[in-house]
Amino acid sequence: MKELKRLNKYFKKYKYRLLLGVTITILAKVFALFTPKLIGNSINVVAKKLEEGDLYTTFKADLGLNILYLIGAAMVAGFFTFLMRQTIINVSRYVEYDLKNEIYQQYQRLSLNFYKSNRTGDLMSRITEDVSKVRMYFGPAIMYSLNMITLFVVALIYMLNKAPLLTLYTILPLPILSISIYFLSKAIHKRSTLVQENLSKLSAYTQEAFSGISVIKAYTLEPRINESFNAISVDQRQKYINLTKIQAFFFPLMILLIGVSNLLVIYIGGTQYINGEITEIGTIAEFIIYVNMLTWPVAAIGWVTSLVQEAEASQKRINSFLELEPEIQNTVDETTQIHGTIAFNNVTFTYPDTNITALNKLSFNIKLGETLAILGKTGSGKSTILDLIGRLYDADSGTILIDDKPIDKLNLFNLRDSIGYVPQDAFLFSDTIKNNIRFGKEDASDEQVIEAAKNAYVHENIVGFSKDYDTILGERGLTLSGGQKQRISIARAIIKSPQILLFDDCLSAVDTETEEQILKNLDKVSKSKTTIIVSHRISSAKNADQIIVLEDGKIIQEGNHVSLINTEGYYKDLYLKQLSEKEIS
Ligand SMILES: Nc1ncnc2c1ncn2[C@@H]1O[C@H](COP(=O)(O)OP(=O)(O)OP(=O)(O)O)[C@@H](O)[C@H]1O
Repeated sequence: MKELKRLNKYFKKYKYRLLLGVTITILAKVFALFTPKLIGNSINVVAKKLEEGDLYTTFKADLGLNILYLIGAAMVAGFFTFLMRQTIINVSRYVEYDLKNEIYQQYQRLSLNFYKSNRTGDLMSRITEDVSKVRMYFGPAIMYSLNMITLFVVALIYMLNKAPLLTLYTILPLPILSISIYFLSKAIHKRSTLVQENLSKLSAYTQEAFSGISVIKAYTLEPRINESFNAISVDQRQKYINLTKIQAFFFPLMILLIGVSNLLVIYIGGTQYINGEITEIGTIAEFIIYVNMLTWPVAAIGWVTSLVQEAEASQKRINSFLELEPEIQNTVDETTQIHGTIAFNNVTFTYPDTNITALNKLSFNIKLGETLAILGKTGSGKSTILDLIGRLYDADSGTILIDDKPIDKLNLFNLRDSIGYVPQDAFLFSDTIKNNIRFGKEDASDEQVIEAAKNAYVHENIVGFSKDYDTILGERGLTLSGGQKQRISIARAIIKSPQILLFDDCLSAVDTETEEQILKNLDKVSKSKTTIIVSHRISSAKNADQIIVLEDGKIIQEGNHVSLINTEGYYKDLYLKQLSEKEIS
C-alpha cells in the first residue's frame, strides 16, 4: 500500500463526496437486507395459514402487507444503489481526471532527455492503462469493500439472531470462495497482461507498416509483412484462448460454491426445523437468500484484493515518473529580458545516452543583430549548438552566455519565448495551416499570418489550395511537400518575431531560387535579431556576418564568405563543388 499513499490527497479532496457515498452504501444495503426477512415472513404467513387455517382475510392482509413492504424496501434499496454508484464511481472518475492531468503536466515539465530514454508507448500506457487500474482502486474496489462489509455485518447480525448454528454452517464455504476467486483473479490478471503486451506489439507493428506503406509497396514486401503480422496474430489468438479458458472457471466456481451453501442451508436448516431447533420454516428461505446475497461480496474480497495489488503496481510505475525532477530547471522566477548576444566559451557537451561528444571546447561570439552560419559534415555538432541555446540540454563544461549572463541564470521560459526555432524535420500538427503558423503567436491576426507566410515564401502555395489557410494538414488532411512543410515551419518562427532566430538546415528541401528569395526576406525580418543558420549549402551561408565550419564538435574554419573562399579548406572545396553543380544545372 506504500505506493498508493500518494493518492491520499485525493481522499482528502473528495472526502465529502466519499462520506456521502459511504452513508448511501450503508443505507442501500440495510434496505436490501429487508428482502430476505420479508420473504421469510411471507412464507411463515403461508405456513401459518396451512397449519392453523387462519381466516382468509387475515392471511390476505398479512401477506399483502409483507409484499407491500417488500416492494417498498426493494425500491428504496434500488434508489440508494443508484446513488451509491453516482457518488463513489463518480469520485473515481474525478480522481482519474486529476491523475491524468497530474501525469500530463509532469510530462510537460520533464526535459527532452526523458523522452529520449522512454518509449512513447510507455508514456502513453502510464496515462491510459495504469491510470485506469488506479481508478479501479478508487471506484469499484472501495464500493465493493463497503458493500461487502455492510452486507456482512448487517446480514450476520440478522442471521445470528435467528439461528446461530445454521449461520455458522452457512458461511463455512464462503472463505473458500473468496480465496479461490483471489487466485483466479491473479491468474486472469497474469494472462490478460500477456494479452495486453502482445496487443501493443501487434498495434505497434501495424502502425509501423501503415506509416511505411510506400516503402513496403515499392519493395513488394507485402508477403513478408503479412507473414510477420500473421505470426503475431496467431500468438495473440492463443493468448486470448488461454485467458478465456481461465475466465471460464469464474462463474462455474461461484455457482458451485453457492450450490454447496444452499445445500447446507436446506439440509441443516431442514434437520433443525424437524428437530424443532428452528421454529419457523420461513427461516430456511430467508437464509437461502442471505447466502445468495453474500456470495458476490465475498467473492469480491478476492477480486478487490487483486484489484488493489494491480493498482499498487500501476501507481508504482506512475510514481516513478511523477517523482522525476526535470534535468533542466528554471532557477530564476523574475522575468528576464533577452536581447540576443550569444557567446560560447569552451563548451563541451556529451549526449548522456550515446556518450557521443557532440561539442568539444567550442567557442564563438555573436553580437546582437548579427547572423552566424554554421557548416560542417553531418554529425559534426551543428544541431547540438542550437539545442544548447534553447537549453534543451545543459553543457557539461564551459559557459554559454546570453546577453553576457550565464544561460542557466536566465528565466528559462523567457529564454525559450525569445527564440524562434525551425527544426531540421519540420513538424506540423493535424490542424489548419493558419493555426499551424499561429503556434508561433497565438493572438496573431489573419493579416500577420499572411505576412509571415509571404516572408517564408509559401503564401502562393497556400492560396493555391482550395481552402487556402483553412486547409487541414496531417494524417487525414493535405500532405505537403517537404519544402512546403519547411516554409510553413519558417513562417511559424517569423510570426513570433523573436530576438533569436535559429534555422536548422530548414531550406534543404527548397530549390536554390526559392532559397534565395526566402533568405532575402529573412534578412528583412531579422534586421535587429540574432540569427543562426545551420546549412550544408554555401548559398545559405554566404551573406552571414560570420561563418564557422565544424568537424567533430570543433571549429575548423571561421571567417566570412570572402575570407573563407580565399582560404584552402572545407568551405572553399564546398563552394567550388556547389558552384560547378550550379553551372551544370
Ligand atoms: N539526441 C541525441 N542523443 C544522442 N546522440 C545524439 C543526439 N543527437 C545527436 N547525437 C549525436 O551527436 C553528434 C552530433 O549531432 P548533431 O545532430 O549535432 O550533428 P549535425 O552536425 O547537426 O548533423 P546533421 O548535419 O546530420 O544534422 C552525432 O554524432 C549524433 O549521432
